[in-house]
Amino acid sequence: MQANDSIIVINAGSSSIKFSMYSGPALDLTLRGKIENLYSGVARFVAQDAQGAVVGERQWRDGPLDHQGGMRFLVDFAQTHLDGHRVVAVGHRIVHGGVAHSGPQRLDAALVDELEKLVPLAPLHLPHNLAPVRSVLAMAPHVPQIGCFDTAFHVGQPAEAQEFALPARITDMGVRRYGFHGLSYEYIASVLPKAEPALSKAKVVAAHLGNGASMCAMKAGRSMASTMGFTAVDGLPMGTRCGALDPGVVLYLMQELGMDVAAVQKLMYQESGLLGVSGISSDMRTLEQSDDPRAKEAIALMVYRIGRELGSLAAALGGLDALVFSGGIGENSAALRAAVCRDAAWLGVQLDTAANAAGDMAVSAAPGLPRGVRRISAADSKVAVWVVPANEELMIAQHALELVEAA
Ligand SMILES: Nc1ncnc2c1ncn2[C@@H]1O[C@H](COP(=O)(O)OP(=O)(O)O)[C@@H](O)[C@H]1O
Ligand SMILES: CC(=O)OP(=O)(O)O
Ligand SMILES: [Mg+2]
Repeated sequence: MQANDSIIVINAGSSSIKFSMYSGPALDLTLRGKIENLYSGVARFVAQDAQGAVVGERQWRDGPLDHQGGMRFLVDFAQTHLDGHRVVAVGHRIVHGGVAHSGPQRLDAALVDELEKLVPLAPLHLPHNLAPVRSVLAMAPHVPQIGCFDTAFHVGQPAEAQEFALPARITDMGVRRYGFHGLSYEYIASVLPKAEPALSKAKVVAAHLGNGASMCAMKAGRSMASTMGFTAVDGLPMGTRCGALDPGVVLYLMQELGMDVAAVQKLMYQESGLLGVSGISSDMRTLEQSDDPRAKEAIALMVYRIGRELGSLAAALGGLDALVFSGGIGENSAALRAAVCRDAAWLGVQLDTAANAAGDMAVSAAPGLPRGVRRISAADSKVAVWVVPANEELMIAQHALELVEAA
């Protein structure tokens, strides 16, 4: 990597597209941007340069924006900011890698075709992950593209954490628990021992609470269990996804209410979660600002389910040394963190109220730690509580660099 060699990272989530550019051998962040609120309300774009200065802003007030429109805008935007940079690789977050993809890989047309078969397992994400790969293959076929799989971090989980109690012939077809948000957990696992060295071998539960939300039990930085399973609809209630559901409900919806597969999928992925319970919004900020009792009910349900899963994941670990909050909600909502920690007092979790309430600017962690990484538990809390802002993009850039340099 020369000084102006750059890696572009694209992270297409369910409601947002994030992109970043990392330059030079130290992978300095030189440009980053995000379009959020896809499909609902007013989509917003903002981009910042290396110093955090805003270099682009836009809002879409005349109707919802989809991933395709968002990507088209981002390609145009990026092209005007590439001056002097040589793009040596494009790294992508690919939500599902199935059983066969347990590490980052160079993407070509054949691999994209193969991954396309996994779309039914991640219908809200995979089509949007793969579309930009195809576009870059067509526009700049010589530029290496690296796929980093959200499922890869969980591949080494104990067998019982991966298996459903289904007949072996079904399990053998790949119907098993995969777990997601793996790049986010891998990043947390890399940051936490630097933040608090005593936690390097610890039993940690990390909560990635964004529009998609999951929790992961880690021992010494390795995934032991996850709330997400075969698909990213399992586990916690999310922005628009219901999370874990008695499978009998699906049978009832189909048999008794006559819903077809497409209708059930839409219900579970797009009409449930915070949006479905509140009837107001999938956006935590909107719900926190609302006085409507249904908004409070939706937040309370999410808090309750996080608490239930925390107990379950602590059981999988045989104890709990640290709890980590990440993702748009986990990083920003002091109220949600306070409620979760209040309910987890029985596990030995005790919050430092002032540290929790202070924003990421107010609390500076040890030098050398990424911005926003902060400890928010009381000094004598049995369980350490940390906030680690998600940085899937840096993980992707690092993996892309490793592969490009190894080639
Ligand atoms: N200041 C804030 N307070 C509470 N929630 C917030 C705040 N900022 C962002 N969020 C919530 O974070 C969620 C989006 O998380 P994010 O990780 O950005 O999404 P994605 O999964 O699409 O990457 C939304 O519910 C949003 O309301
Ligand atoms: C896997 C998943 O749910 O991702 P996101 O949080 O980007 O929706
Ligand atoms: Mg996300």
